[in-house]
Amino acid sequence: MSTTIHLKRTSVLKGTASLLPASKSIANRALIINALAGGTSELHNLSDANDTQLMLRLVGSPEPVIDVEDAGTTMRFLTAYFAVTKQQKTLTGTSRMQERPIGILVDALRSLGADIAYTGREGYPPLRTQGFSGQQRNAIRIRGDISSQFISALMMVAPMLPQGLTLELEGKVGSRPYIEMTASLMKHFGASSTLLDDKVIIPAQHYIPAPFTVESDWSAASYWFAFTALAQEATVTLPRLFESSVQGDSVVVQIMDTLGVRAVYAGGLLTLTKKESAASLSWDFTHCPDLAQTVAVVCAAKGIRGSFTGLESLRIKETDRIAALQQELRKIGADLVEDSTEHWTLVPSQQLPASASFATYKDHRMAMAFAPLVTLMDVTIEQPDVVRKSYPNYWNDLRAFGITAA
Ligand SMILES: O=C(O)C1=C[C@@H](OP(=O)(O)O)[C@@H](O)[C@H](O)C1
Ligand SMILES: C=C(OP(=O)(O)O)C(=O)O
Repeated sequence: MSTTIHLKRTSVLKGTASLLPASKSIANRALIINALAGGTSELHNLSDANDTQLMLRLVGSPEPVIDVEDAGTTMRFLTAYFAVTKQQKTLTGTSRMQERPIGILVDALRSLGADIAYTGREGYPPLRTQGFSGQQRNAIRIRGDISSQFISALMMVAPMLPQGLTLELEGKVGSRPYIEMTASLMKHFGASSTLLDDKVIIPAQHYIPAPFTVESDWSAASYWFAFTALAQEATVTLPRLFESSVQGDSVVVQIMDTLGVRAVYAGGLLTLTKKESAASLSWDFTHCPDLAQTVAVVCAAKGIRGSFTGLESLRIKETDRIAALQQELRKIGADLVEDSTEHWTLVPSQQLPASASFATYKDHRMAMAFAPLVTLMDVTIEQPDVVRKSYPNYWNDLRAFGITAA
């Protein structure tokens, strides 16, 4: 794909986002658990997202070097998987992946009995899983404020440990719905767990193979809420989203209700239309960090002042998403002001420019979050291929709404 995509202003949207991708978070859990269960389950509607295609290929790979590219879940879940299944692998990724922390997970696995060595910088990929010397303990303390993926990774391998595992969660626990998603997927494959506020208890047990179908991705759906919020007129239909979902990002329905989107389920489809919006939004993104960029751009363009908390984890994702948002929002006369280490004010734009070109920082969500501005102005997105991480068909879905994207 070329290095930019030009989107021509289109203020009226009517159509169906036909190929909303399946959730990569759910798929990547199903793939790890299926491998631990013997690999015989029929898994349906696996995402075509690169993160999932990587997991599909790498979980059973005979190769000694495992390149997870920029997929956080793939890196964290496979580290625990290869460690506990005693496979000698070197896990590596993009230069950004080598800046994303993994020390908390490695320390936990080492204290359980895993032999893991860093081949570069301590606390960061690349690393090598070198063996497992027998379970050393059945309870560990782990902090929950850096990434919930460390906790999910440990939970999924815990049934395989002869003594089971109790995880004592320390401090603030972010992204909790993803921990609940892990428990729910484990349960589908026959493994029980007890999830308390500050503790997860998982007995030693066997996973049971079972057929499984992955739901559509609510984080991907959030961009269609944004298009609807910003368009002059819109009727957008989204397929295969579960109303009662294991995905925490389904809370987008509630956030976007404030930002001017009515969401109605009928006949298995979710239909989005416009409604009145509020003048301001206060939101804590601790448990839905992947929605922050979508919401920031909608507020910025719609003149809605935002009072945001829970953005801390954004600094260690595909890019420093706070810095990236600040940089790109300024191009439309908006800003994300850091008032303190725990509070941000979204200052909306007074007047949008006629056109702007947005950098994407190797972050799929920067590309997808800024694209809905096309309902108000001409938009250029740089390095548009980044969307392949979670929503490879994104630009084609835009075209299905009559948006010229070239
Ligand atoms: O477990 C998961 O599938 C994920 C957990 C979240 O990460 P953190 O737990 O690092 O916040 C989220 O941002 C990521 O996109 C997917
Ligand atoms: C943060 C994300 O993914 P990961 O951490 O799995 O790379 C994301 O998809 O927004």
